[in-house]
Amino acid sequence: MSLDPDFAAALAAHSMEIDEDIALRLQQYAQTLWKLNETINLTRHTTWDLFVGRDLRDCLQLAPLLHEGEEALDLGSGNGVPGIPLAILRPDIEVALAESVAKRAKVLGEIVTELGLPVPVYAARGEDLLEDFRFSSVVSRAVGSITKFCRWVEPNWSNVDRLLLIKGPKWVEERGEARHLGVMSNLQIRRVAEYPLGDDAESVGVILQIWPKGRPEPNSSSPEISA
Ligand SMILES: C[S@@+](CC[C@H](N)C(=O)[O-])C[C@H]1O[C@@H](n2cnc3c(N)ncnc32)[C@H](O)[C@@H]1O
Repeated sequence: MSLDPDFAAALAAHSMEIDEDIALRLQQYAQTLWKLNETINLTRHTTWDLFVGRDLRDCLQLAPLLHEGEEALDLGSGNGVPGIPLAILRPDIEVALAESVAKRAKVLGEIVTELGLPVPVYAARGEDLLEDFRFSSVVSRAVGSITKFCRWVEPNWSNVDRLLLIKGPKWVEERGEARHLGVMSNLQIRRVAEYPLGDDAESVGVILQIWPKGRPEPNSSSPEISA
């Protein structure tokens, strides 16, 4: 398999440099997803530009925040973002996917099998898994508000070190709602990544790290940005 010139062009247009071996695996993921997308609706990002500019951009921001040996759960994996690209970009961490819609979980299983990735897929609500399994990081994109996540994880913080939530520009309102409702009174929050989304000059994506008060902040290699 060789790199699709359109994929290479999209990577260059978004100023992303990726090792060819890894780019080829990401390409295989996108192509497998798009093929399955013909029978079950998994993604609207069916061009290389959207895959790179929307999906890969978030995953490339998330990947360096995890440290070697982490056990990460992608809660609400849907089409596999961020969990599958994360497993490709960081083979030194253990990634699991949780997807509550059984048909989507089945397709995710087909994708990881096709790619030969050691990634378990749970057809389950992610928050239910936290009762029985331990994950150092719960990662997620486009699944629920900060309030929802705080409520989901609240009974099982003993099994989770941190949440890493990929959010768009509305994260400030979400944080306001979560504070107003009091769901963050025992939690700390910090922006560990902030990056332009490319839609317009002001549109930024962020990754929020949330962890319980009284515990040291989980290790993340990002520079200090207060939330
Ligand atoms: C909008 S999609 C986002 C998919 C992907 N994370 C992304 O960023 O493109 C949300 C997915 O999360 C799943 N989902 C919602 N709540 C969930 C939960 N509590 N546990 C597991 N999956 C959940 C939905 O079925 C859906 O497939």
